[in-house]
Amino acid sequence: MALTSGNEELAWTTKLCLLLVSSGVGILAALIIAIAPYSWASFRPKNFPPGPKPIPFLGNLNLIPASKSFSLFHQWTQKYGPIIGLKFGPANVVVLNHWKDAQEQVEPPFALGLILTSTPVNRLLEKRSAIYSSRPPNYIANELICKRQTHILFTPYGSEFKALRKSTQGLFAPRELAAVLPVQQAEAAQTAYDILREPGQYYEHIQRYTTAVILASVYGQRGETFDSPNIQALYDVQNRFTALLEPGAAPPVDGITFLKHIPEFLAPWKQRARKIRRDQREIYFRLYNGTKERMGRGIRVGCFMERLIDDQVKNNMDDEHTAYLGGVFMEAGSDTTSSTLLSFLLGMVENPVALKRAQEDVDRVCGVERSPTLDDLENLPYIESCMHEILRWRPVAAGGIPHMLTQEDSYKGYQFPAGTIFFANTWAIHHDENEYDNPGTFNPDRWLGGNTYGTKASIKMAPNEQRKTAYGWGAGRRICPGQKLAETSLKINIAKLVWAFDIERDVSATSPDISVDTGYEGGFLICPKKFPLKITARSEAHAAIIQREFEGMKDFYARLAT
Ligand code: HEM
Repeated sequence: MALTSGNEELAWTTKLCLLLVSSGVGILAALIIAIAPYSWASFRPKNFPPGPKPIPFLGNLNLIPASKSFSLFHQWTQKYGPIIGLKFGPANVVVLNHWKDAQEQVEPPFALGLILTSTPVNRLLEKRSAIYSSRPPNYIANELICKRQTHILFTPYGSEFKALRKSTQGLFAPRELAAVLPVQQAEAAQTAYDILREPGQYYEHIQRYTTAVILASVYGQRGETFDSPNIQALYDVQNRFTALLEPGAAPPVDGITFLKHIPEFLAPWKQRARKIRRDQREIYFRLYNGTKERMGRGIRVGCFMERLIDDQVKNNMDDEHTAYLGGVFMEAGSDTTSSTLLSFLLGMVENPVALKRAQEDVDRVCGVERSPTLDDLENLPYIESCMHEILRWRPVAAGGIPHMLTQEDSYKGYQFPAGTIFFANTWAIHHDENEYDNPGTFNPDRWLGGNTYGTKASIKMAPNEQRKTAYGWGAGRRICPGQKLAETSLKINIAKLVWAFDIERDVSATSPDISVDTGYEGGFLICPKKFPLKITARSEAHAAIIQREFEGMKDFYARLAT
């Protein structure tokens, strides 16, 4: 009995072991089957541009830092040249580090206006832009948070994108932008006054400015303080959204697609996405419905959203897409412009001679009786140089926003499979030592003396080369539609700030860290960390004028809804 029982026990244990082993083998086999395609796919395609050797499954992901990879790609150009081919898991990725390649490939070498002209060459290039203008899959943005392709920045090329882009283009036409100018001027007057009152809060006052301009122009609403509920709600949800999209915040679901099926209770990133969606829709619909309701009462203030609502049927836009488009303007127009202005303050601290020159520029035109206005901008060449230089020195979307190729293409003997993701590495383009003298230095003087591109004196530009002053606005059919609006905001604020203030290093505090590696927040966009700054009115007279100009705008502010 004992033996029998022992034998039975043995048999049972053996069966259990076999079961365990076989189910272990089963799980392993299932894993291998699930992983094998990714493992294969992580190898480089034929005739792909040079780059580091990929490892199975991850490709080159093991080498890519979670933040500011643009800096590493810039260093890699020494080893691999300007066009680098990488594997992000199974995805094929190409990083373009020279303006000529970026322009040739991602961006057709002609501005959008020229594309619309009808020479055969332009038609050809327009066709090429059509295959380089999609976006890579983004499960978290497109399927968990902004469902139904409502977020233009992430929407792949197709009918939704075209409807969104068409609606956008009408809003940024010159006549429409002219209507926003008084808002930009009035809000810049407040920003100077806010900084005069609370110099220690310069960071928040700049952030308020950019969101307030968008709130007023898109919804006809006032963003009076940084604590205004709409401004706070926007920054809160925007920060959580961009944080979740950072590499490493969630598993790489777009490369390893079976990870999408992890149930929400095991995936904190899915829970975060659901809450972001809830809060994002809450603020976007509150602002959208508020505008509709105001229009229903017969009140119109001439804002973008009124026009979007008027043209909804014509542009084939439902409520969800219209509400999101307004919200995306706030997202896209806030951090980008404020980060650039904050970098400008950092640049001024770094280069006091440039501040003196900028002050001479505005003093020559305005004297001490008044601060610069929009009408002065065309007579302020040094202010213009400061803007070009800041966009070059600290491009906010430093690594570029990815474009996806929708059909196979070839270039310079390289073969790019359909689905290849392209980054135009703005950082590398703007810090190319062959193109710029001391590219790491903030030096607006490089743009003077008719040097349209701020390049080395030895670089001669052929007339048909169509170079641009800055590559931080993106490219082709995805180029930033807000560029003109943003440039005006940059110039009017730069002009008012240097006219009103001395902007200096705060000697009682630690030196500001200008390094992009350590002094900047990374992620989707770069932004200077808050740094010690001494910003004081240049004289009593300047302070009084800033106050008087702010008071003079009160009727204008009162016309906006709170
Ligand atoms: C300094 C300020 C700004 C910078 C540096 C900037 C830069 C960019 C970049 C690099 C892109 C991606 C382009 C591409 O994929 O090729 C982009 C897209 C976009 N920007 Fe801006 N931007 C700024 C301000 C604004 C403003 C003020 C608005 C609107 C109010 C705006 C609206 C948009 C929109 C809607 C897109 C999505 C375009 C698309 O995917 O088709 N941006 N921007």
